[in-house]
Amino acid sequence: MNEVLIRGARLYGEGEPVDVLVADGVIAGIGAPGVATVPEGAEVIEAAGQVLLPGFVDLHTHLREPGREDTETIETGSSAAALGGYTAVFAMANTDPVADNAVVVEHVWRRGREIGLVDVHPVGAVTAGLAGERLAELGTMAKSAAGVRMFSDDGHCVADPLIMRRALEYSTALGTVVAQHAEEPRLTVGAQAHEGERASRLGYTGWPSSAEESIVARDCVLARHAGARLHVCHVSTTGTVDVLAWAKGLGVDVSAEVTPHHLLLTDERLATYDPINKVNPPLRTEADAERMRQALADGVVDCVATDHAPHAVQDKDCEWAAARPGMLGLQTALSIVAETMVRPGLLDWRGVARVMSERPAEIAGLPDQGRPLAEGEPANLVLIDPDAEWTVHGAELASLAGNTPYEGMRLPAVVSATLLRGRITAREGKIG
Ligand SMILES: NC(=O)N[C@@H](CC(=O)O)C(=O)O
Ligand SMILES: [Zn+2]
Ligand SMILES: [Zn+2]
Repeated sequence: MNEVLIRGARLYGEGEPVDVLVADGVIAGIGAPGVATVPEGAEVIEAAGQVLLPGFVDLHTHLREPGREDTETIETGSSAAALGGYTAVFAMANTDPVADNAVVVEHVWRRGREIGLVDVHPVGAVTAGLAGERLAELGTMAKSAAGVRMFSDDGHCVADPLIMRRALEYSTALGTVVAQHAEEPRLTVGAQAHEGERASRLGYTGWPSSAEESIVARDCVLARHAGARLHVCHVSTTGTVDVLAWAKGLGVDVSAEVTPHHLLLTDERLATYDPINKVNPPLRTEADAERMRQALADGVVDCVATDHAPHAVQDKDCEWAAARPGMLGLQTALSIVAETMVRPGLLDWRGVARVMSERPAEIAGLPDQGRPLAEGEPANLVLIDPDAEWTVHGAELASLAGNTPYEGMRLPAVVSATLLRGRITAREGKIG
């Protein structure tokens, strides 16, 4: 029997330390420290001073398999996820071939299962080939062995309002959710950086906030009329927060995610012309980042999603205009949330559980993730040392790519163990 005893951890970082016994994939017992006898053969994790939370769920990960296995595979991405404290990730559909059919989503799902470090849920494309012209086979993907729960053309916006309307209707009938990459393409032709003073000064074509906000507003209206559920990917502007607050006030069934980089980084970084900072949507202003943090604390923005986007050196270490947008996120997400939200007192650890585990699990409809820390519940867990610090080095991360914008930064909070259905998937920075 696979048993683990976690000794002296604080559940949600609250109250007195407890011992947590994990057996057969579930939390078998929670009690006062030292009272339980250590079962023979059990692995013991000394967790004094540490915080135990439900394992993290990432609604937005790019794993690059199939197609760009030189930058990430399901295996290396799963390792990065486990080391980052994740027990479930949603792998975006912008692979090559595109995950717009049952064969590709089943491959991703099966490969994730074989590796067994994190539950890999494939996201299905909304439109065939991500071309935005006709719907992909949503029903077939939902009913496949992969049991697709989320559809997205991420990387591209579902710009045609009629296609978006139909996608919302079908998806709601299937009990799934559409996640929109909100970017009105007519407003971002040639865009390179957040439209504003800094982009003008540096000579970049601007990427207006309205490109995001206009699509979010339109989609909230479409979702309202269709009685549908909508999820908005990587929100980044104050105006989007206003639109979300308005729509939620009307009772629209909309949820939204923010990335760690939009909580911390701003377009001030553009001055170096280093494409490590190039990302979609672009890094915005200090006022936008401040509003993202506030909205995440308030719940107008529901959760954190990494938008982990590995890229090859030649696609990042080149001139700005030619570089691909995107940055790594899985192994740094917790620390960026600790730095931007926990340290300033915007969220406590229970709040971190809400935005990194419980809400994303609810949005995607995962029954066994983001569950309470209680006896009988599935042992999908993350143990965090809140007082430890570490220095980020891209070359040391588990991803095949190294494009982290946090290179050399010293950050708070370290994942000391991750458990998936009671099995240790990561411990002290190592897999398994
Ligand atoms: N975020 C990014 O800048 N890039 C993503 C696509 C996306 O999330 O839009 C990618 O696939 O590289
Ligand atoms: Zn996107
Ligand atoms: Zn993405």
